[in-house]
Amino acid sequence: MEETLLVVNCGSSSLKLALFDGEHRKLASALAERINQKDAFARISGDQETITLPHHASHEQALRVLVSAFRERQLMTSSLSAIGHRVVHGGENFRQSVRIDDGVISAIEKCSELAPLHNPVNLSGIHATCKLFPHTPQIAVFDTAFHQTLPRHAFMYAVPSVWYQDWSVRRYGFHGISHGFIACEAARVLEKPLEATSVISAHLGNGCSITAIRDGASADTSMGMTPMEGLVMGTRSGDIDPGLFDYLQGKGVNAEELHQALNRKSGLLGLSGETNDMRSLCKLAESGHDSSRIAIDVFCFRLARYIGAMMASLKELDALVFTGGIGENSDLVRETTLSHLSLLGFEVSTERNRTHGRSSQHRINSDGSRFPVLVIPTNEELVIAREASRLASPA
Ligand SMILES: Nc1ncnc2c1ncn2[C@@H]1O[C@H](COP(=O)(O)OP(=O)(O)O)[C@@H](O)[C@H]1O
Ligand SMILES: CC(=O)OP(=O)(O)O
Ligand SMILES: [Mg+2]
Repeated sequence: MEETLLVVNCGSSSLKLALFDGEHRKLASALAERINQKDAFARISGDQETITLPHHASHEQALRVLVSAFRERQLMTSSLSAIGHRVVHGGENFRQSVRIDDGVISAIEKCSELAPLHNPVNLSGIHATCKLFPHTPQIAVFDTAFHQTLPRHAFMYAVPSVWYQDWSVRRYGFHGISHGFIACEAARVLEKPLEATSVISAHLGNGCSITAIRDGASADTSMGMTPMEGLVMGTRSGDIDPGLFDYLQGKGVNAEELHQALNRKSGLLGLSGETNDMRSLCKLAESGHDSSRIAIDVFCFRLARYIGAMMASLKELDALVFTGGIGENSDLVRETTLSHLSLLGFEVSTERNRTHGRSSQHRINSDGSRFPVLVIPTNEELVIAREASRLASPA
């Protein structure tokens, strides 16, 4: 039977759409970037033409434009058998992917306050496709699900325990679709069974997180109750001293202003004063722009500290893996990060690090490195397509 699957991945600054056939081969994909910014644009892969989106285009507007573009180009000819959505926060409700119904939508809405940059845009993707394709099964695949194996000592915060009992205050972890995929890919590259594979996976996109994967399962991760904790990100601060809240309140900054500043005006954007886009920052730093250099340095140092911290959850380490838009593309970030880790025995090969993208070579460590360091492209869309297909088919 002919099967076409649509995958919708609404990220904080991007919308990725992909079409797959029944064998999970990608038929087409499209990417809209700079969503909600004045210069939003989109591209269909393999097509030179840039599709201009309305100023400050929302995820829903971008989705409508791209679905029409797929149709005009005859890329979407058969009807869809399922639509899979990436949903960032599933709280403790969702340990696995589910078929979307009204109950699932309201459970995702309830988690919105914990992931304000993500769940609302994930929901607008769901609402948009429900309107466009009302008879097609819709599946939610959660970023939190892979981290359900976190041990208690990794997911509990050292706060009054009643906060956990009454309000579910705990670390959930995110980017699980990507970290889970990286665990499988690393096992394949290293030629080991997944259950015997232990890696540190650094997912560096607009949001960034790192996970210790022990014997194929998540054992520790840098993001917490919300996707704000941990690494420096595009516009998010990552870890800060909670003492800052009181101090800034004393300066007249209210809770909403603080929330906006830490979510949307911090990270690479806050430090550089220019942009949250690592590609642009690298160019600015190269041209001598000092605060862009500082932003890159803080980003890499925090990441290096976390790589060290993740070692505490592992008995052995088969590889450190870089992935996500920055991890896959920025040799500068990888090299600067690894330069802090020589005491742990990590050593980069400058040549392999610069050229890996031009070959199918994943390895970027030098021959003398104590641990392998790999660059592996993530593929959240493929994971979502597999899940959508599995859940849409009758058992
Ligand atoms: N060649 C490159 N060099 C440095 N950074 C890059 C490069 N290509 C992409 N990036 C960065 O990757 C980030 C986006 O990653 P991505 O995984 O696509 O984001 P999202 O979290 O929105 O899905 C941006 O900061 C972008 O600048
Ligand atoms: C969870 C998260 O930060 O996602 P993204 O990288 O899409 O912003
Ligand atoms: Mg992403």
